[in-house]
Amino acid sequence: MTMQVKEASIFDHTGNKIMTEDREIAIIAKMEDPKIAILGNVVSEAECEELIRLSKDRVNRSKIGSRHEVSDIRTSSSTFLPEDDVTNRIENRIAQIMNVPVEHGEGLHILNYKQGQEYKAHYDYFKSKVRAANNPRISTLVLYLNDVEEGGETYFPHMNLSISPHKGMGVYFEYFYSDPVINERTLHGGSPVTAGEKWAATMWVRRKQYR
Ligand SMILES: O=C(O)CCC(=O)C(=O)O
Ligand SMILES: [Fe+2]
Repeated sequence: MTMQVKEASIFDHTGNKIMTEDREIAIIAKMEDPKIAILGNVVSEAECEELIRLSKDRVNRSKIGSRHEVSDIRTSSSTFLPEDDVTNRIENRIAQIMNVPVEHGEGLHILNYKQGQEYKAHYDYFKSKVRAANNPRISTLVLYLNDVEEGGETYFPHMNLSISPHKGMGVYFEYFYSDPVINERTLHGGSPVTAGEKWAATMWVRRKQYR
């Protein structure tokens, strides 16, 4: 089936899989304008467990915005992971999935939501004209590192879309369209975890080299 597309997107994969150097990723579902793709088999169970293990002692209460304030908008804990064999391997794979050089990525950002914690609806792109003009964010990949007992869906209120977290799966979306209306449709959040906890990893990608 060919889809009607208003603007070309960064994620240009066709068919039902993405062959990266070390892993075959499943394209489970996708939509256009904005491109949102649900991906399976992005990371192995062992990789999920390793990322959680590496993060356990590092996570701190998440901050938001350029002033890095603690806020009710994001009640989870989080950390950026340093470079090592596992994170390098996963970041290289993610770069092939997102179709942008690995140096454009901000690095793996690990999120931990305990019961009742959430990330209210937000945009990943910068509102500040200065930051956006310098080197804007263009796309996001959220990976789920565990199976959440209940809640913790990633939701897109303008699209009436909600994705349940499943270990090893991910959701990709982008917001570098010339039509701002399409970008605004990427408003999204992580709904409250109602039972158990949620571990996720986010990769935010920039227009230009970042690292
Ligand atoms: O936890 C989620 O499902 C969403 C995370 C998110 O929106 C982000 O890290 O920017
Ligand atoms: Fe986000």
